Amino acid sequence: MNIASVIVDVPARQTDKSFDYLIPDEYIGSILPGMRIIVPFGPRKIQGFVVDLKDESDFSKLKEISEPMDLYPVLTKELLELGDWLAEKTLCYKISGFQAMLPAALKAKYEKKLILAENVDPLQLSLILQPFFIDSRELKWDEAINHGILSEIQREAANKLIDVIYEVKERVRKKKLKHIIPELSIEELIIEKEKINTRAGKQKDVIDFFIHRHKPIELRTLLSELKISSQTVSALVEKKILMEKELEVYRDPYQDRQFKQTYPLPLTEGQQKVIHPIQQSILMDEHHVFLLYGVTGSGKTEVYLQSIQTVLEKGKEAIVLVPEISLTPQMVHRFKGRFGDKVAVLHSGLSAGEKYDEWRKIQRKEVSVVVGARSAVFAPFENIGIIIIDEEHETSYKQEENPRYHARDVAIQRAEHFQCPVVLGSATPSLESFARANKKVYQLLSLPNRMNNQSLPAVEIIDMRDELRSGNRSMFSSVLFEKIKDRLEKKQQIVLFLNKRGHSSFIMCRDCGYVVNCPHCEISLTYHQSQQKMKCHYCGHEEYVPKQCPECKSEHIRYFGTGTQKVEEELGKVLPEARVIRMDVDTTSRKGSHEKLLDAFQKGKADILLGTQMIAKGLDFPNITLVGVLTADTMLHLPDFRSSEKTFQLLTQVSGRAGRHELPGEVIIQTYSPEHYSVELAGSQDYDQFYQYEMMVRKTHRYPPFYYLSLITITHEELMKVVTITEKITKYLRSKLSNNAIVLGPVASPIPKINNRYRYQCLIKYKKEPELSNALKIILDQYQQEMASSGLQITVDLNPYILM
Ligand SMILES: Nc1ncnc2c1ncn2[C@@H]1O[C@H](COP(=O)(O)OP(=O)(O)OP(=O)(O)O)[C@@H](O)[C@H]1O
Ligand SMILES: [Zn+2]
Ligand SMILES: [Zn+2]
Repeated sequence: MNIASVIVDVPARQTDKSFDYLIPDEYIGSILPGMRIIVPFGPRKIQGFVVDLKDESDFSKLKEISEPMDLYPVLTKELLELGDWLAEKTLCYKISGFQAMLPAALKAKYEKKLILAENVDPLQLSLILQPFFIDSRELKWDEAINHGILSEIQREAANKLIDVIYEVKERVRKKKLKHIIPELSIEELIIEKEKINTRAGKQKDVIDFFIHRHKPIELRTLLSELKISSQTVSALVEKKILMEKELEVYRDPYQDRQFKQTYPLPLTEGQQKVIHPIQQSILMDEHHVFLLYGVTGSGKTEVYLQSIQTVLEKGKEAIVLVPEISLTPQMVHRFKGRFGDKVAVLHSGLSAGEKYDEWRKIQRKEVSVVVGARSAVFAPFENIGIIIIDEEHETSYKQEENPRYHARDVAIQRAEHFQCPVVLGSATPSLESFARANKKVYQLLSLPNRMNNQSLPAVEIIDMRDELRSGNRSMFSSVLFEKIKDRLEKKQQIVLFLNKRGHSSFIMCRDCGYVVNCPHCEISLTYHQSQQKMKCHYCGHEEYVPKQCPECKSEHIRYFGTGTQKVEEELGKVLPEARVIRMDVDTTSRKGSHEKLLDAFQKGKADILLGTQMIAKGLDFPNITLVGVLTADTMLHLPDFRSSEKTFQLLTQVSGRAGRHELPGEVIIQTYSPEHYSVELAGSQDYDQFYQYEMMVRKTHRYPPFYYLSLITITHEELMKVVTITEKITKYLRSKLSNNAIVLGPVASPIPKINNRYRYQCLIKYKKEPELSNALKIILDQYQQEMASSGLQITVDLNPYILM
C-alpha cells in the first residue's frame, strides 16, 4: 500500500476528485486514511486528506507526499464516507464536506508540537526517542520530521506516552482586554458580507467569522486566528459592522465549576411509555427514527437523560444536539449534572482552542456524551448508540453555507450506519417530521401532558386594533398592563417577549391588521422603498402600495416594527417601580452575560424579563406566572412559506415558559391578526389542528412536505448578465425535468440587489426528479469558468430555509 488517494484543499469542480500520490518509504505504514497531509500541487504545496490507500494507480508518474500533518486520522472511515454522502446530497465539494466536520483549530495553521503525556517519564520512551525528550517535555513537529522519527513517535503515541498538540496562542490573563463585537445581526452580516468588494477578501473572512460565532472575541485572538492585520478590523469598525470594546476575559465557562450530581427520577407512566421503544431500539441495535412529540414541560429532557444512560451502560456513545440559542447554562447543567466528566460541550461561545480541546476529548474517547449545536453532529465517535435532536423544528439545524446540510439528515445517515436510534424531540414538531411520523416513516411517541398533569397556561389573545380604536396608543394593551401590575404586587415574575425577527419590510394596516398578500403565492408582498412598490419574491407579481387600506379604507397603512430598547423605555415611564432585565443581542454580547442575567432573574433580582427569541426556549423558572407577547405578528408576514409555522412554534414555546411548577401560568398574546390561524391555534395550544390546517395550505400551494424545494441564486454586478444567465438556467432545467416539476423564475430575489450586485433566483418545486442533481451539476460545471473569472456567483440549495 504505497499509494494514497488524496482530496486536495482546492475547492473547485476540476479538483473535486481524488489524486494519487506516492507514499515515501519512510512514511509507509504511518500514513493512514483520514489523515491530513501536505502534497505538492502544481507549483504549490497544499493540504489534503488521505481517503484511501492502494497498490496501483492508473497514472504512471506520481508525485510524492511531502509530509503528514497528523499522528492519528482526524476523520474516521465512517466520516470519510459521510463526506462523500454530503457532497452528493448537498452538491458541495468533498473538501468542504471534510472541513465542515473538523474544529476550526484543525483548519487554521497552528504551531504543532509533540509533548510527553502527563506523568510520563522520558525514560519510558523507546531508546531512539529518549534523547529528544530528556531536556524538554516537548518537541517541535518539524524537528521530528527532520529527524525521521515519525513512525517511532506514532508507536509511542499509540501507547499513550506522547501526544500531539496544536498550540493556539495563549490568552493573557489580564482583567480587561480589547474585544471586537459584531454590531449587526447574523442576517445583516450576511448582507454586509456580500457588499464587500471581492478584493477585500480579508474583510469577508472577518464577517464570515462573526456569522459563525456571533459573540465578542478578543482582538488579538481574532487577528491571529484569521491571520489579518488590525487595519482590516478597523475598516469594519469604521463601517459600523463591528465595534471595539474593553472587556473582561473569561476562560472556559465550565472550568472549575462543580455540577451537582443528579440521579434518574422515577419516570411517570407517560415517560415510561415513550422511553420503552427507545431503549428497546438501543438494546437491539436497531435503527429507528423516533419523533418525541411532548408539550412544553412534559419531561422530554428526563427521557433523553435516561435513554443516554442505557446507551452508556452498553458502552456506547451519545450525541445530543440543541439549538445554539437554547444551549443555555441550564441545559448544560442538566447533562453535566447527570453524567459529569463524561460530557463534552461544543458551542460557539468557546474559542477555537477550547473547542479543539473538547473535540480532542471526543476523539480520544475520554468522553462518551457530546452536547452541542449543529456541527456537533459530526462528533468523531466510533460507537454511537443514540443521536438526540432537541427542538428538532429549529431552522438553525440547517447550515446556510457550503455544505448546506441539515443536521437531521446527517444524524439519520450516521445512525443508520451505527444501527442506533435517532430521537427528534419537540413540543411543536416541524411539519416535515410530523408528516413523516404520520406516514410511519418515523415512529411517533407522545407526551401529551405536563409533569404532574399541571395544566398548560391559559392563553388570552388581545386584538390590538381594538386597543387603538379605544384610544390606547401604547404598546401594552390594558389587559396586559393590569396583569403586569397585579404580578408586581404579588411579587411573581413576568416574561415579556418581543418578536424581533422579521423586519419592517411588510405593510400592514394599523386599524384592521390587513396585510397585502400575493394573489398567487399566499405570502406577504415585500415593500421596496425605492420604487414605492410591493413585490412577490416567489413569482414576481408586483403592485403599488395602497394609499388606503383596501379592507377598511383607513389611511394608517404602513410599515411595522419596534425594538426591545423602546419597550424598556416605555416600561420605565408607565411602571417605574418594576425592575427589568433586558435580554437581547446588545445585552448578551459579552461572554457569560447571558448566564449572569438569567441567574439574576432566577434569584428574584428583577420582576420582568424582557427579551427576544433568546428567551423563548428552555427556561424553567418556578416563579414565572405571566408571559406577555407584545407583537405576535412580526414574523407572520415574512416572504417565507414557513412563516405561519414559525409563528405558531414560537408562540407555543414562549407560552410554555409560564406556570411550569406549582403556580399556574397565564399568557397574553397581543396581535393585529387575531383571526390568523397560527395565532388563534397557538392561543388554544392546539398543535394537531394547526398541523391539519397548515398541511392543507402547503398542499394547495405545493410546498414541503408535499413538494421538495431547490433554490438557485445567481448574482453579478450586471443586471443583464444575471437575468440572461438565470433565464438560461431556468430554461435548461425546464427542458431537463419532468412535466411534474414546477420551475419558477427567473425572478428577482427577495433582496434584489446588494451593493450593486443584482440577485435573481429560480425556485424548483418537485416530487421526484432523479435528473435534477445531475442537471444542477452540469449547470455549475458550465459556469465554473465565469464564476472564477468574472465574479459571477451561483449558489444551489437543495433544501432552502432562507429564501432571501
Ligand atoms: N419523572 C419526573 N419526576 C419528577 N419531575 C420530573 C420528572 N421528569 C421531569 N421532571 C421535571 O419536570 C420539569 C419539566 O421537565 P423538562 O424540562 O424535562 O420538560 P421538557 O419537555 O424538556 O420541557 P420544554 O420542552 O418546555 O423545555 C423539570 O423541572 C423536570 O426536572
Ligand atoms: Zn384596514
Ligand atoms: Zn407570487
